[in-house]
Amino acid sequence: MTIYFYKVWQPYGCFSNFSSHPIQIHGTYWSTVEHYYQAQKFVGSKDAVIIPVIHAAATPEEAAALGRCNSRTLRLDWDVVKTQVMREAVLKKFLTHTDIREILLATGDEMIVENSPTDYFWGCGTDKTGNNHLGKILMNVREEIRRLRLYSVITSDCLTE
Ligand SMILES: Nc1nc(O)c(N)c(N[C@@H]2O[C@H](COP(=O)(O)O)[C@@H](O)[C@H]2O)n1
Repeated sequence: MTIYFYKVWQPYGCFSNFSSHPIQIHGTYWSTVEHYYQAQKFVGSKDAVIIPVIHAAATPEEAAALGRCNSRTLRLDWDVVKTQVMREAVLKKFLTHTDIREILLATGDEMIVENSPTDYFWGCGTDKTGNNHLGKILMNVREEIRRLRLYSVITSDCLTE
């Protein structure tokens, strides 16, 4: 059965990038994946001054609003790198937090879909025809963690929080 998620207070809300699961990437601590993702839009752009403002945003909603402001200039390669940026952050989130890692692994091989009514890139959109790239990343991360877990059993290494 397909697993749909969207808002943090709904079932599987921990799969949302807005969930309160901090990550540390490249030496910097980010309150949510959404804070990190929105800030990466401006790395190397003329509007990079907004990065610390996004970093300090009180909520992921605020971070998203800052990152979505149309008057700012995105980095030139954003469309090329955004999926990789998202995958790195989502992988880090599920490697960092044991409780939600177990929730992700417990979904087995079910299809995971971000049930956004508006987003046809990261989600499925209103009519469910969207690309669902966030759902695909979550399924890919699920596989990656299984591989890492198998490797850790073989080498007696362990995944730690
Ligand atoms: N508005 C909104 N509310 C939420 O609760 C969401 N989970 C999302 N979706 C996320 O928005 C991000 C994409 O932002 P851009 O359109 O690229 O600025 C991505 O993290 C989606 O998962 N949106």
